[in-house]
Amino acid sequence: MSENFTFNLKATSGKARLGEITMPRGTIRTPAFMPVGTVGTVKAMYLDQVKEGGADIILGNTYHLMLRPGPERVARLGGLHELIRWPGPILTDSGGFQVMSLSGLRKLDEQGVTFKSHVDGSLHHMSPERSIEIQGLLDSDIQMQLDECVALPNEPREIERAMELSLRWAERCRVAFGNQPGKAMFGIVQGGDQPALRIRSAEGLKQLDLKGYSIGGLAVGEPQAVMLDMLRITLPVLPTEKPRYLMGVGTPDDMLKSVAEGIDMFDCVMPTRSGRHGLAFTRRGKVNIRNARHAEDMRPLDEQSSCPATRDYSRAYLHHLVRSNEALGGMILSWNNLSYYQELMQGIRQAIAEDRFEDFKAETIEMWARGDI
Ligand SMILES: N#Cc1ccc(CCNc2nc3cc4nc(N)[nH]c(=O)c4cc3[nH]2)cc1
Repeated sequence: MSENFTFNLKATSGKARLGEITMPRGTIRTPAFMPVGTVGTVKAMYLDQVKEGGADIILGNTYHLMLRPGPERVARLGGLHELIRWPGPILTDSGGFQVMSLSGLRKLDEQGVTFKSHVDGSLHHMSPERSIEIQGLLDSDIQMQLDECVALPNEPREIERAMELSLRWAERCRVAFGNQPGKAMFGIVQGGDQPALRIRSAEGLKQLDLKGYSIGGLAVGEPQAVMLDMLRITLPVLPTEKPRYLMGVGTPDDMLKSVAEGIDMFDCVMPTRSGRHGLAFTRRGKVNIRNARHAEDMRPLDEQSSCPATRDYSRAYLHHLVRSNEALGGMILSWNNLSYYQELMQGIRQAIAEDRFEDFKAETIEMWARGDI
């Protein structure tokens, strides 16, 4: 392992990139999918399964962890890795997005955000400096700047205000982060669906000596075409030798098309949240296990899979579990879905290594279009 954070760009296929991030806690193969472990757990999963399924890194959320169990307590307990028994890298989101989407936001100004906890209604303030301090107390390996993500569609002036504030907060986070050789702080590009604002945000972040760049302000309800357009505008501005992370994305289709534009890292609650609601992702597309057609279908989701969740359980049994709201239903489907996401990422990496990514993308999308048999 490296004592520092290094990114090695190994190959390209069109704009798609194959790489490796090396850190003291492990190596991250890119393009990478990061399972979301919001409050220190990838819901309904043992982290051994998450690791065996192919994940090199998981995501945690500053917002949730600052409310419960609290950053100082996590530090007293030895840090997040020790507490949750995940020895590999952890990336933490900074809290801004979750404050907007989950809490009773009370105030947002130059100093930071003041909000009411969605857990117990208690009042909290988070500045850029406090967000970085919390991520440090969690012993997070890749830390996000505090930013403001606005909903789309929105007034260009509002998008500009939030983008400029996020740039100022990025500078404050960069100062607060200081020099931590084995760790990284990523800036977050904002600018909504406004090309000129996206370019200004990316140019501003490039002045800050960052280890990587997140693309924020997307996957907030805009059409996929708008998201992809913003990637085509933003990614050419960013340095090629540093990783790019598209936040909150996404479906397998979103990820394939974003890798094609040059994205290296993804995170999304989709595979685990959908699994808990009875939706299975497979090589042949999505399967809604709640559908009556599965009630007596003794086939597994995919007999060719190496994942026990996908290969060993009948659709009939999964249908029964999901219809009965049994926890095991969500557990098996979360396991299946995360395994499929990692199998897709492995297929993407292999295709880039062999310079046949465009063909892989077309074949995979066509397979989904044929649908489940
Ligand atoms: N199931 C399901 C499901 C639920 C929600 C989503 C959308 C997630 N989108 C999203 N997460 C984000 C996190 C973010 N974090 C930060 N700090 N900044 C962002 O601009 C940002 C933007 C995001 N966009 C996608 C799938």
